[in-house]
Amino acid sequence: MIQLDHISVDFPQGKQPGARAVDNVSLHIKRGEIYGIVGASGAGKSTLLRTINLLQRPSTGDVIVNGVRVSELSGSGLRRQRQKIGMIFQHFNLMFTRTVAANVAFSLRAAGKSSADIASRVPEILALVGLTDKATAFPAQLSGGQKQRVGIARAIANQPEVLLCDEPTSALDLETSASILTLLKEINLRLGITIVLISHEMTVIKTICDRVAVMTGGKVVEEGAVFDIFATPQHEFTRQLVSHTFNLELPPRLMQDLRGTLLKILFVGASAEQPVLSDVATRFGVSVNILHGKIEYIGHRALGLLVALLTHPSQPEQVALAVAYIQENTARVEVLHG
Ligand SMILES: Nc1ncnc2c1ncn2[C@@H]1O[C@H](COP(=O)(O)OP(=O)(O)OP(=O)(O)O)[C@@H](O)[C@H]1O
Repeated sequence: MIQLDHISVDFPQGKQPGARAVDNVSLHIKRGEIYGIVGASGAGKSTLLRTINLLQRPSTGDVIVNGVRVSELSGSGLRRQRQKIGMIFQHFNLMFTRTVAANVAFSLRAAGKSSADIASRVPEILALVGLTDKATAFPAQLSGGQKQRVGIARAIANQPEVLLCDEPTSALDLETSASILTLLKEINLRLGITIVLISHEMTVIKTICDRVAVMTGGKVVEEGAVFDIFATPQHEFTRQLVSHTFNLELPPRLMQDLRGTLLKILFVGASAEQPVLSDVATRFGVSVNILHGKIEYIGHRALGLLVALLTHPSQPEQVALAVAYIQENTARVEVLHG
């Protein structure tokens, strides 16, 4: 659906070459998926996203959306193409002197819709985003979540094929973020719109994306199914992002005077449902003391991380056998101590 081929974006400073914000990125986003781009501030996510509707023209490389080589378009061809690509923003970018209904009507009018079409379509879209009762309100009278709903209504008014989301929940509290992400998922499923979403938070990616690209320093360093990226991150930067999400730091007090073998154990899918730890307690007579842990559900699959201390009162070699057993029966084991 969206093909980015060797995209680079440079921002020359006067006659100097300046900074390269996006460095040779190639991605293929499939029709109907929700694709995330994650990375720290300044990684180049916004710049890359904006090349998809040519708000940012790439310095080199090609952007192809649904067979159309967007990077070669200009003038009316580009305007027509942009109607097929909706976009929402972190700070909503609404017209503050117009009502909610007029904000949505504006997009329809810009696309050449008749007054009759606009009159019937606006209430339909407002109902879809849950804002029927706010049609005559002005943006300043709305909460952040409601403002983003107006942004979404405006972006999907012309039934686009693609919706670009630039940090759509970063200005919202946790609960409101969750409701906006649920709405985006609903729109993706009900209307079949392909969504590309950028965020600096892995939690957002985990909640709605099917696949994700990890960006740092203008480059995509890793890409894949969200579950796989969480379960087996390959790049150091991705590992850090994932570990911040799991947040399994032990308090220093617990790390002092540790006796035994401290393990960080990753359970994936079926292994998360097996009683591996109670097995080792019975088979090897070890005590298993769980110090920290979390099970995340990504889609319908479970991903568990546990920090556990294994000890044996008299036969330390039994601990080594227990560790080997755990290694055989779980996705990944890291010995943190001992
Ligand atoms: N119009 C511009 N002119 C010059 N440099 C720019 C411009 N836009 C972005 N940059 C630079 O390009 C780099 C990437 O910026 P970009 O906004 O794409 O990153 P980001 O990952 O989206 O970060 P953030 O989440 O903070 O927006 C940054 O170093 C930024 O300063």
